[in-house]
Amino acid sequence: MTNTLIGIFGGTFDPIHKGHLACARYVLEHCQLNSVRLMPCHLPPHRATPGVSSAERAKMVQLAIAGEPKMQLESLELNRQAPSYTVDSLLTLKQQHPRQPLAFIIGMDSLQYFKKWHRWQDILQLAHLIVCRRPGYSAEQGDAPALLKEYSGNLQQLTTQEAGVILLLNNPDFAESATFVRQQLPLNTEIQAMLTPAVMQYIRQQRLYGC
Ligand SMILES: Nc1ncnc2c1ncn2[C@@H]1O[C@H](COP(=O)(O)OP(=O)(O)OP(=O)(O)O)[C@@H](O)[C@H]1O
Ligand SMILES: O=C(O)c1ccc[n+]([C@@H]2O[C@H](COP(=O)([O-])O)[C@@H](O)[C@H]2O)c1
Repeated sequence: MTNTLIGIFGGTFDPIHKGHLACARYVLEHCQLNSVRLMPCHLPPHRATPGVSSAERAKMVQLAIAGEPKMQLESLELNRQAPSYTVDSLLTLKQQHPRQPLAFIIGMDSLQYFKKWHRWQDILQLAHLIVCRRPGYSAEQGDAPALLKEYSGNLQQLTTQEAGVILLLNNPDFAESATFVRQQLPLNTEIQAMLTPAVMQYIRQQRLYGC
């Protein structure tokens, strides 16, 4: 297989923060991708529906990546009125790009419970996983050790194999967390530094997160 890998970074992005952007940049640089598509979910499968609509979360993604030529908004989940199962999105993307391998980008917290995801084995039939390390989440906990033992691979395999490889990156710590941003933003102005100025301006304009 010689076709270019398509990188997809799914998230609730409630809101998108600099940790997300740092992960996407790191993946772009270290996995030699041409682009990463940031895909906000409409109805996150494993958590309560966010108070901020998917349209607003997608708008924040758009604002955050405006100066990032290799990042694009992938809007396919936004209008699907069902839980945003990753397997469904990957099936759609595979139909659109049958000859290109797909790589779904997640953080270590997501890998730790990946075996609870809807049809997780099918996800690994459709795509590779690129996993960013995250402070506070070790590769020794939850589902991560078993998954890495079975599926771990190297960068080259992401393009020589069609799917089913988990690549664990050695990225530095990116401390940002959306939960922390949501909780602290109305209380502590220093938290604004975790967001891009354009996202912060939008949050103020729309009076999101108690701002
Ligand atoms: N700082 C980070 N380092 C590594 N991975 C991250 C980081 N922040 C988010 N991710 C990953 O990005 C993806 C989307 O994250 P999400 O939108 O849920 O943000 P979050 O900061 O984890 O939000 P929340 O605190 O609401 O769970 C997930 O796979 C998550 O693991
Ligand atoms: O498909 C699933 O069962 C599933 C379960 C949990 C998370 N996901 C996806 O993983 C991405 C990160 O999720 P989250 O909740 O950390 O923002 C996002 O694209 C979710 O739709 C997907």
